Amino acid sequence: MKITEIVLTPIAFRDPPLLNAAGVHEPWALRTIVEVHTDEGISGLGETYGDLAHLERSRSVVDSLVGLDVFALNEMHARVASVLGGEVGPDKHGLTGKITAESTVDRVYSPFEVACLDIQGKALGRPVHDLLGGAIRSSVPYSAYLFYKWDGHPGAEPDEWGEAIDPAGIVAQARKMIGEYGFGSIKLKGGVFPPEQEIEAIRALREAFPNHPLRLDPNAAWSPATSLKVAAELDGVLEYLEDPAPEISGMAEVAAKAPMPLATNMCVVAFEHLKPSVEQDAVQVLLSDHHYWGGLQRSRQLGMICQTFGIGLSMHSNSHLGISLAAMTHLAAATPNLNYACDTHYPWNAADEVVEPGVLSFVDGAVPVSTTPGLGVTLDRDALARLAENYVRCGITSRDDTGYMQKFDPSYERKRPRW
Ligand SMILES: O=C([O-])[C@@H](O)[C@@H](O)[C@H](O)[C@@H](O)C(=O)[O-]
Ligand SMILES: [Mg+2]
Repeated sequence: MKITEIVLTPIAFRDPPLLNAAGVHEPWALRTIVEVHTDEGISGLGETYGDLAHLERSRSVVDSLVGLDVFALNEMHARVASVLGGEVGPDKHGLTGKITAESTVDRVYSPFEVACLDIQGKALGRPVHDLLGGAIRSSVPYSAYLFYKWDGHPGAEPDEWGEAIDPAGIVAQARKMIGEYGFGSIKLKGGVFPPEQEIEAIRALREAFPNHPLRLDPNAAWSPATSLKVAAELDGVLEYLEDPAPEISGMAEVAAKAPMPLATNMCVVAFEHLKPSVEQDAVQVLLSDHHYWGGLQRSRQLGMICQTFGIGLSMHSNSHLGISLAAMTHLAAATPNLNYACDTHYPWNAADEVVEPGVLSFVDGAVPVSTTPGLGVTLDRDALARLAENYVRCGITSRDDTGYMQKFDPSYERKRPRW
């Protein structure tokens, strides 16, 4: 079954003013929808980043993939690597850590792999998780991903989530999100306010939700010394502390004395980062993410590597829509050692969905694993056209949380570590 055409559509969807260590989310988040068509009339879907540099890199490999058999995924990876020729996509928004030439290939390759697995599954009459070894769970738990936020974008009406800039606001946000989705774990995005204030927010969450596992992620906003102070304060409260300090060496320094496991989606984001991290025991829980670990099959291999070295496995998320949620759910369903609830930004962006409604749902904080062939999701063509129009109109071509924050606070600087 040969690839005859690949269509890439950049889209923009509404995003609330979520605060993080690099600034604040702009009103529009970007993604690219990937459609792969074949000579047998079966098509597949993928979803990836929408930043212009990534979009252009993705466009640059398309011609080399047309004509390939949809089962020839090793060849597909090799062709992507050959076209990119060692190019490195930098971490422009400052929250993803060090991107390498190898991981640039994995990022570009990922949505094409997902789309081919979607096609393979449809052709075989099997869900994607069957192509990854079969599901070992029938639904995949996700966590409530809380953010400090403004009540709305400056100059616009307040959004449905309201303001959250203190412990009471964070607890109210958790109640709303857990009330709507039923999540059984909570992650707070930190690195926004001085650590003492974020410790207070975690304590308030613990009091309000005594049985929910809690995580805090300041995106490397703290020095190792500050990280160790926070870790001592939150001993017995967090299931893991995510990216407290920058770099593998900083995380290793914290991990040597912290009472809880450390997790990352920043200092180990490429296969070549695994060796130094294991050698220094810098990370005890790795957040996988098929968008940058080279698709679903490579993420399964990453799961095996983690198991081999006794590293726990969780899952990272950026702003995304339903094609990614479907892919994440198939992957998690087929990854036996993924023992933590996965992250998802989905509640923040679900109103602008690009797939047909009724397939993806959250039941008690978990997404039931689809058993229909392929990914199990279908593009909503009207929604795609609307979101593509948003992209053209919104004037944003690359995520820039720092630049957006500086519009309102010109003295704001991106610093890592900040405290
Ligand atoms: O969207 C955000 O603000 C997050 O901070 C995101 O960019 C991170 O990549 C991510 O969620 C994380 O866990 O670090
Ligand atoms: Mg993180």
